[in-house]
Amino acid sequence: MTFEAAQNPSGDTKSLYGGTSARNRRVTVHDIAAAKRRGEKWPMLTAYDAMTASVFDEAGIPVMLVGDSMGNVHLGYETTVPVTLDEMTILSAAVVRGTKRALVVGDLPFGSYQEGPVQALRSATRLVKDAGVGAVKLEGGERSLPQTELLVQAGIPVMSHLGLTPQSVNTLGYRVQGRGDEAAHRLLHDAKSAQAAGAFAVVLELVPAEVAAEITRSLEIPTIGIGAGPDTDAQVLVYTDMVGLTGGKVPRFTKQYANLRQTLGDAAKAFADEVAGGTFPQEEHTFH
Ligand SMILES: Nc1nc(=O)c2c([nH]1)NC[C@@H]1CN(c3ccc(C(=O)N[C@@H](CCC(=O)O)C(=O)O)cc3)CN21
Ligand SMILES: CC(C)C(=O)C(=O)O
Ligand SMILES: [Mg+2]
Repeated sequence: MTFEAAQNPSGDTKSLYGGTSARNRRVTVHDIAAAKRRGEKWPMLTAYDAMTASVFDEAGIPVMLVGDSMGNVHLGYETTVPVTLDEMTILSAAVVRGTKRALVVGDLPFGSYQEGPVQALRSATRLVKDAGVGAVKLEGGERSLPQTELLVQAGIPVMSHLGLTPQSVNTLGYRVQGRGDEAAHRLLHDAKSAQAAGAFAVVLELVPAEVAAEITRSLEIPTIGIGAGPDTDAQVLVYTDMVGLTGGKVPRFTKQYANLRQTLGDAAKAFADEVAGGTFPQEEHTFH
C-alpha cells in the first residue's frame, strides 16, 4: 500500500468542499495536499466556539481556524497582541468539540513561540494535547523557520502566515505587504522557506494579487489568501466579518454574506419590547 493509501483507507478522493456525500472522518493535512494536486479551491473560516463551529462543520467547511483574531472580535482587545495561550486553548478545545469533520487549526498567540523552537513546541503541544487541534499556525517565514522545523519533526502540522502578520502590528501597521520587487521577492523567499521547513500550507494576508498568484504557482503546498486576490488555492475570512457581526470598521477584503448584527439587535429589541409590554411569556411558555 502506498503512503497515501495508508493515510486514506477509505480511498477518499472527493473534494475537500462540496463532495457528493459528507465525509465520515476528519480532514487531514494529506487531504489538503491532495486538493492542491487536483487544483481545487477551498474555503477556510475562523471559529471561536463550539456552537458556531458546529454550524460551519455541518455546512461542510473543511478547515477551521481558531484565530487569535478572537482577541479582537470576542474578547474586546484592540489587537491580537494580548491574547494568551490559555485563552487560545479554551476556545480551541470548544471548536474541536463542536466539529466532526473539519481540520481544526489553532493560532499560536503572540509571545508563545517567539523565544525559540523549544517554547514553540511547548505551546503547540498544549494546543494539540489539551485542546485537540490537528495543526497549529504561526506567523513569519524565515524568522520562524527553526520553530516550524521542530514542530514538524515532533509530528505537529504547521500552517505558516505571511504578508501582514497582525502580531507585528507595532512594527508593520495594518498595511499591504510585498509591494515592489524587493518586498515581493522577500515574500516569495519566506513562502519557500516555510515550505522547505515542512509547513503544510501558507496564509497570505494583505498582499498584491499578482504576488500571491506567483507564490501560489511556485509552491507545492496550498496558499490561503485573505486580501490576497482570487488566485490563491484557498480563501479565509474572519467569520464575524463574513456574517456582518463585527462592529465598526472591517478590512476592505471582507465580503459580508449576512447581517447578523442587525438580526441579533432586532431579536433583542423584540424580546425587550415584549417583556416591557407584558406579552412575553404567554401560556405556552408557562408551567403550572
Ligand atoms: N475582525 C477582524 N478581521 C480581520 O480580518 C482581522 C482581525 N479582526 N484581527 C486580526 C487581523 C487584523 N487584520 C487587519 C486589520 C486591519 C486591516 C486594514 O485596516 N486594512 C486596510 C488596508 C490597508 C492598506 O490599504 O494598506 C483596509 O482598508 O482594509 C487589515 C487587516 C486582519 N485580521
Ligand atoms: C485572519 C486569520 C488568517 C488569522 O490569523 C486570525 O483570524 O487570527
Ligand atoms: Mg491570527
